[in-house]
Amino acid sequence: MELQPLDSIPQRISSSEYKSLHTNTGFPAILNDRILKAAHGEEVDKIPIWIMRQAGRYLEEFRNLRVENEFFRICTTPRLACEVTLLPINLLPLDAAIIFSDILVIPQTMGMEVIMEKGKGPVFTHPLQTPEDINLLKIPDISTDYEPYLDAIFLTRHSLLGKVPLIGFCGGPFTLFTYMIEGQGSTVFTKSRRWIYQYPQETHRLLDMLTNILCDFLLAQICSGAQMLQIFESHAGILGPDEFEEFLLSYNRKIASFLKEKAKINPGLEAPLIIFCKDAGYALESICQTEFDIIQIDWTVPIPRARELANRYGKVLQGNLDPAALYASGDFIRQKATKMVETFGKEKYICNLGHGIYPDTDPEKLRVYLETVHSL
Ligand SMILES: Cc1c2[nH]c(c1CCC(=O)O)Cc1[nH]c(c(CCC(=O)O)c1C)Cc1[nH]c(c(CCC(=O)O)c1C)Cc1[nH]c(c(CCC(=O)O)c1C)C2
Repeated sequence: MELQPLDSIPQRISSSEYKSLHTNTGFPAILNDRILKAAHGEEVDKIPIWIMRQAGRYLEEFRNLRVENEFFRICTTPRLACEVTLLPINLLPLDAAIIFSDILVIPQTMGMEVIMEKGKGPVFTHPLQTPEDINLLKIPDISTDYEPYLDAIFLTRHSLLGKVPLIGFCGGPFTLFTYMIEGQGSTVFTKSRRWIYQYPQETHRLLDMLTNILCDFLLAQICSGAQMLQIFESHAGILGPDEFEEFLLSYNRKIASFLKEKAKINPGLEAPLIIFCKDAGYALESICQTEFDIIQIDWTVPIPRARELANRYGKVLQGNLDPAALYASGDFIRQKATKMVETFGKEKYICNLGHGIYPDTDPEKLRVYLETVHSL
């Protein structure tokens, strides 16, 4: 697929106009809308499938592009973000594109420095150490700080030429909070868990600040061309049920209500909302009781129970093959995928993995998974 020259694409609406809630028009007509149909609970010709981290390091083309380009430079250069987003769409039979970016761009726009360390992942140079550090954070300016990310969405929606819908995303308030406190990924998250008990008020203050920022950021993504949105609460599994409700779900509820309210006033802003609370199968019923349309589950969640709850609360399910299963033989992947789809049922279902695809996965194994699901 050729990238369109920038001057052939109409101007994205100015950031100040987001507040007046006008969506852009003039995007190419959609050719494959099966994921949007499934999101609305409608019948589909084939099961729609996309893959978390589908534009990542398992693709040689991405690794080659990374040799010359620093990770966050790709995120902040609309042409590069667009090119990377389109890579898997041009190579594999996927039913949606997800904009190339990262959940950590939000702490960056709040003034925190994040460096992508080779072999280690993202590292914050100055994580928050005490509640006083919250005062050093800034509220991002919608008209300047988000510009590259929104331009990337706008350019990509045009460059997709309607081939598949475009998904926007952000990290959930709680997951961003954990990175801002820990400074990097963790297995135990003792610093973040300590904060919620030692400084509950300040933790709420920071989560509230993040929630307001994410509401604006997600709405701006819809205005710029995102057709669906996913919130990644990747660290939901570290909380107990009470803390999950108090420090995680209540804030995501606010985001979903905010976006649904905007869509009620202006139907042009309607975009199905996906929530992924990784390792939080324990809280599946509460998650189903929110205004999110689609519930992504990881592979530890029993599918029959997820289906029962999703049906009870009128939700669509997304998931959930263990990404490690793509290391198995093609035959095994075919069998496993077939059984998985039969258990989910073919309605109100969007296929994906249970977490992001691993960097050393053979793209041909992913192809087996995609083709199997489409053949069912
Ligand atoms: C390809 C990539 C990304 N981020 C990172 C990489 C690898 C970095 C590299 O090229 O060196 C670093 C990168 N960014 C992050 C991590 C995890 C760090 C850690 O906790 O150890 C890494 C290695 C943080 C991050 N970033 C993201 C999450 C949520 C999903 C999840 O749980 O995996 C999280 C937790 C979201 C994310 N991140 C990315 C996308 C792009 C769209 C797509 O899916 O194709 C998305 C949606 C892109």
